[in-house]
Amino acid sequence: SSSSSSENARFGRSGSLSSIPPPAQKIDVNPPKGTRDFPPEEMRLRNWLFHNFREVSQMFAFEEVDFPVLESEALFIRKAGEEIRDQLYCFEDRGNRRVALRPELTPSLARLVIQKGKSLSLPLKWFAVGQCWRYERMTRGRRREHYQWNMDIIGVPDVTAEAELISSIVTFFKRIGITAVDVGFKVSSRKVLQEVLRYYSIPNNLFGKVCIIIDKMEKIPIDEVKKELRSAELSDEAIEELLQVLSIKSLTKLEEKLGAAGEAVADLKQLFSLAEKFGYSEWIQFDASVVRGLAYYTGIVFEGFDREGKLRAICGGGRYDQLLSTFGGEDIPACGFGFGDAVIVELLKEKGLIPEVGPQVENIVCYLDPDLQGAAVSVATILRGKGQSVDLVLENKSLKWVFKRAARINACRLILVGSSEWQKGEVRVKNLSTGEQYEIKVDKLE
Ligand SMILES: OCc1cccc(Br)n1
Repeated sequence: SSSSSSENARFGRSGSLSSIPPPAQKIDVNPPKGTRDFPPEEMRLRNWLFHNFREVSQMFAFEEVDFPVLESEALFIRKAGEEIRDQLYCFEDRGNRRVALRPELTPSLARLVIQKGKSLSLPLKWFAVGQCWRYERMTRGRRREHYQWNMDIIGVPDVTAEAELISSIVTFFKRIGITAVDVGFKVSSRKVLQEVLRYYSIPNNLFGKVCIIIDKMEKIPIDEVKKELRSAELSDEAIEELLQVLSIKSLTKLEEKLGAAGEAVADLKQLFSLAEKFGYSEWIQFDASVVRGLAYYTGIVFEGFDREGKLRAICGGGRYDQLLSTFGGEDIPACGFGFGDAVIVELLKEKGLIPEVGPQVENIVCYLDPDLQGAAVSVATILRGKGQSVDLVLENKSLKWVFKRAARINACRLILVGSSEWQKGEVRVKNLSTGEQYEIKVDKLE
């Protein structure tokens, strides 16, 4: 027949169906919308960042914990109008359970503390680095996942806990070259809000909702904020007074406004005094407008910001003394923060502080003669047994190929297994930074 060659290929000479399938429809090889791959170079930067998270956490004697990425949806259902609730990545699983990809780590931590109950000896100092999710309409093209570093202190009612947390973040910033010139912390307390709302007899159950509305102050027009506050049953007088207090940026003025007797002023004065002792006074400033966007904060709140004002908040946290009881547990005083892995990298890029984190391997081992494949394997295994990293060239490659690979993986030393040396029980070594070459007995390699 005059069928085309490709037709022949498919049906073969005998005309029967051959085993060569048609080319598969190419799948989309990009990761799902809003998510990231971490190829080696990106993974090395992520590992560098997380290593610093962990080093600081351990320096402050915090213990690492983790929880499932998938949680019961109920853990995150709060009725305060939070963005984190509107963007919950939730679904019904095959067992008809309502579940969600965690949007934050704190509720999981609270769940574990309740679960462990009396078996835990307080205070707890726990940290975690975990992937968190949100389902945001891609209209804004923002990410749907990020990794968050959290540190939490459970069981300490005193403001020293918040001061300790801020100190750990300052320590982290210093380690990676960020200074108080680049970044600051706006610090306030939700007790400021509480004292104003109490003065206007606003019921406690509206507190979380009012905080979430106020947190939007920088993001939506002030008239919209007022409208939402009115819908939360605040009188115009209460709204004006609230906005006036929230514009205060000095502790002295706050004290003049609220008096010295209230907890808000006392807590903040103690925090600023402790900041002196920790040595980070230049990093923090009082700003009554900071409320943070999570409903469960009850006291001190803080957020790290870039002083050039180009980026979103770098990190944020605060005290949440009543979170456990929202899950039916006994309340235990607690505070913590979340620190995402994205904004900090944008800041490091801005400041030219992205570290050189190239690949690094101590040895590359190759064989020049196909019969010496086994010899090369044994040399690589001996070196690995001595705790050395070895890139074993797995096929018989030209020296040109080996040198090219050695440069790409930034190998320190080339070990050549050649027949004349091997007969003497030796290998040839080339130091790839100095060029020095020598032959050595295999058992003398170190
Ligand atoms: O910061 C809010 C948030 C939560 C989950 C995932 C991402 Br991306 N962002």
